[in-house]
Amino acid sequence: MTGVGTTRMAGESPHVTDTGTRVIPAPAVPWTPREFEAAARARLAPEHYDYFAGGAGDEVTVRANEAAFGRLSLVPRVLRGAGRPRTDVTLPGGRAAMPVLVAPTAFHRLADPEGERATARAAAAAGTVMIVSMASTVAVGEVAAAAPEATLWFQLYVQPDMAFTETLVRRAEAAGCRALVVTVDSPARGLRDRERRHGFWDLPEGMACENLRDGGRVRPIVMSPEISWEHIDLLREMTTLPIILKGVAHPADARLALGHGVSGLLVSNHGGRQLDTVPAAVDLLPEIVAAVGGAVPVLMDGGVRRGTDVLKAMALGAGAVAVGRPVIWGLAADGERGVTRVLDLLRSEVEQALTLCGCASVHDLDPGMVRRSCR
Ligand SMILES: Cc1cc2nc3c(=O)[nH]c(=O)nc-3n(C[C@H](O)[C@H](O)[C@H](O)COP(=O)(O)O)c2cc1C
Ligand SMILES: CCCCC(=O)C(=O)O
Repeated sequence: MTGVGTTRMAGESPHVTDTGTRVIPAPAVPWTPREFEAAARARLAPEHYDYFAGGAGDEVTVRANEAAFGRLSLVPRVLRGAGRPRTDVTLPGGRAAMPVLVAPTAFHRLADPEGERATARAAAAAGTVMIVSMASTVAVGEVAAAAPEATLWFQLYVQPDMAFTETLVRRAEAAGCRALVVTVDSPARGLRDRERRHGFWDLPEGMACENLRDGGRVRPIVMSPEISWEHIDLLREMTTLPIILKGVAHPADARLALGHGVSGLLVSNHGGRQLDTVPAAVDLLPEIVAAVGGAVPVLMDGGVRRGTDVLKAMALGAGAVAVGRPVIWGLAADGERGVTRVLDLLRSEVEQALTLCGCASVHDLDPGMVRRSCR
């Protein structure tokens, strides 16, 4: 790892202030996943930045997701001679070279003209999974064609018209997706003040949710309060793909899910974009892990911004984590290269944090290495 201050990028010149403090200017190239947000914001239309960054209600949950990681501390082990750690993980839909997946996020062409194609190529380069949103602005088949090496999973909002839901499932299968990630936290769309203030309802001319094409039209995505466990059962009969439920927050639902043939759960509050004041995702994790009792892998997303966040979630029992906004910021800041850089930063941070924790792999992490601090 390069220490800040030992290497400078072109154009940077440290100077000494009159109090003697050595100041290094903000780098021209972002050095941390968080630094990509400012670079992205500078390039995005304000209504699109607010769509990506924002959340529901007072954004209590948006803030909580990141803040909760700050309240958890890592307690490293020493002298274990663990060597250089492995970062790969085994998941229901195959292996990934790193435990950080690309969470499904909508509308990538608002961030970059190549849209989801660029994201998929970057995920392939990182050897990780991209969960393609049902609301992608490039059809899932075209995403797969643009990045043949990528491992893709398909995120689905079950549509009340089950015949059309089946069409979507077949499209995902035909594209070679290895799992279905069924989002269950959206019986209605979250109330997002930032979107309402901008009047952001529609994609610009020439952009559409390409997976929703049906003959000559593009169907609207229906978020229906009628969706129930029965639909999960129908889906289970419809496909042999592993089904992962995304957005399970209550341990009682985690237990119920085990009776419906799911291969995994993704603990998530949708990045704070659906119901506001849901607890931080990492705070929901331990109870869900306990409820599932190892029957299926439990993944999580929400607020992961550092390699140390990844270790905390995995020590608490997550099989992997996913990142939403950091990928969007990379994409908006610098297209495919930006996403590649965000994923590479996260991978190297995970590797370094594992080394500092005395771990040979993520399997050496355990809940005893995480403490709740009072900050
Ligand atoms: C701009 C944006 C669009 C999203 N679109 C979807 C989506 O289409 N389907 C879905 O299941 N989740 C969607 N999510 C939620 C993400 O999958 C994920 O749960 C969340 O972003 C994780 O939090 P993070 O952004 O703090 O990493 C979206 C999130 C954002 C920020
Ligand atoms: C209709 C697209 C929904 C995308 C989404 O899930 C989000 O913006 O959070």
